[in-house]
Amino acid sequence: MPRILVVDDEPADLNLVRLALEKQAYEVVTAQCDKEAMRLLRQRRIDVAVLDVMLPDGDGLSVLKKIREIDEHLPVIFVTSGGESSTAIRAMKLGALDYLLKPINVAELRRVVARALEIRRLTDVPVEINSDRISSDIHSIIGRCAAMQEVYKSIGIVAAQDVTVLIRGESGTGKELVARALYQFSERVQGPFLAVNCAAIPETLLESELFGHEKGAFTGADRKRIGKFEQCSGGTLFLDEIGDMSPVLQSKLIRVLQEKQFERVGGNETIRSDVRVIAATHRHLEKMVSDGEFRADLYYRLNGFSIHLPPLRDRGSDLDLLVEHFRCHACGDLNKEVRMVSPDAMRALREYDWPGNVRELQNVIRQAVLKTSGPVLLADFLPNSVVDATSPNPVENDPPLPDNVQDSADQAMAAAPPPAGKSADTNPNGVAERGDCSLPGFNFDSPHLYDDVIGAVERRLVNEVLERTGGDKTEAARRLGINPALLRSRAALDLLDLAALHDPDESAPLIGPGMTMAEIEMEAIRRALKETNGCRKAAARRLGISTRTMQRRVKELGL
Ligand SMILES: Nc1ncnc2c1ncn2[C@@H]1O[C@H](COP(=O)(O)OP(=O)(O)OP(=O)(O)O)[C@@H](O)[C@H]1O
Repeated sequence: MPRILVVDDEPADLNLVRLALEKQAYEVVTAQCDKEAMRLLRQRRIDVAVLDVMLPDGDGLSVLKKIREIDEHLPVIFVTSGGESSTAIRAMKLGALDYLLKPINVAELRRVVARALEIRRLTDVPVEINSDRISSDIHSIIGRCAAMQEVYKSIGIVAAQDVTVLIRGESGTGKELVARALYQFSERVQGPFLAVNCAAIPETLLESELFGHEKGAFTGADRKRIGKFEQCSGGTLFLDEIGDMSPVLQSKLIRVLQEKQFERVGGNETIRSDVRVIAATHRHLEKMVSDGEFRADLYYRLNGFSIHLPPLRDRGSDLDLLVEHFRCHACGDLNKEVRMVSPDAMRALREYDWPGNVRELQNVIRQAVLKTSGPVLLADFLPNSVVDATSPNPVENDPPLPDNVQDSADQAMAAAPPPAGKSADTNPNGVAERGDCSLPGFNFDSPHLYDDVIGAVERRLVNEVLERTGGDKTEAARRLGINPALLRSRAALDLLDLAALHDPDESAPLIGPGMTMAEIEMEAIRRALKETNGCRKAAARRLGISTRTMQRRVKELGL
């Protein structure tokens, strides 16, 4: 829970702020003087400080100086009665984030504190680059495909150079993560880092947000305001969604980038500011330039060094790494023990197009982990949008069956009639071209020939029908003409595959070609019981079956 420090010598104001913030589910610690505030800052992690400008033992500026010695990035919001606003403005120039006038408007307080927490997250949570392994840190950039290697190289080249950088890529590809990495690996890391989303603020407000305004500059401008460019001098400003900035503001921006100077809205004083800009957009700037929507000079200035983030659908097997990364983190966050993703679910995740990119994948995995009751995340727990987009033919993409079963299954499937609604590869005479009935690949001397062939085909067939019913097991069982309970054996089979992969003690082959479904089920139950030290309830949970079914099957199978 974010922790906010509120410092005010007026008990009534202190309480008002405390209550307003506690209602937002923040933890609030309070102090009535500078000395007490410093003690709290040294002892506890504080995310944001809300400080009265005038304290009995110090004014805002001296307090801010002391805070900076303890925590150089702590977002500080000053609270002031009208007469002291010049102190507040000077404090902002020295790096305070914002100031509020008394009497405090609770909605504004909450808005400013929420923004301060966002800045805290952007500046203080380190971004790690993990090209080739899953990281325990959720803020890591994961991925090792060639395009991501290029991204890492670019970050390495440009982070420490004091140049403007443009980060491009579809929504949810990690642009903000890269902006944070650029800041954290830059020479300006001691300086402030502020972020403005140009698409989220109406044009007039955006101008004043970026450049500040003088008192009376427009209706409602009841006091002077310092803009982000002034406030961030010596630091880094992240301008997200820069493609959404209006042409008027684009001109003002190009001047700051070129001349490092600007005027506040409604002001004549020219203000100099040394800010490094990192911009990001998902928009097609070249087209916007040719359509006259984006200034060409700004485009060339920004595009001097650009980093392109590929869409998730072009990152190949990075998807698998990201799935693992998000599964581990969702389990940690939600206190769940989902240990693996089933082959079917993995196939659906690989085939989906991911228009919302990494952000969408992160959300899908989190929701699926939340829904999963056993140790395996099954395709059933994925949203329909993902599963429905999966190709209805799993044959080519299925994960390989164990060892010799693979070839045999292919042969057997080729010999089997095509499932309903799907045509086999046929020649113009309508005669199936694939395979014959000789079933090469099977050992015809095996005492278990029947089980070898049927067992190999059965998984493929059940998979295929489950795909066609969108994971609806009852409907799949009806189409297959079997008892729904039998499908659970198939789930057990998947579990067995996966469990054995993670069980170093189990050296026996996962599914021997001669094993019947009952034997496979028995093996899955045996292993689940072993893993849970014989606890039937926990073993049932792992297998995704009810405890009653587990009791019954243990008895029936004589385990
Ligand atoms: N390569 C990656 N490795 C791990 N997590 C990632 C990666 N890329 C993005 N993420 C995560 O995906 C989410 C979205 O990323 P981010 O906000 O940086 O995207 P964005 O491109 O800035 O999106 P938008 O354009 O919508 O603002 C974040 O939670 C981020 O941590």
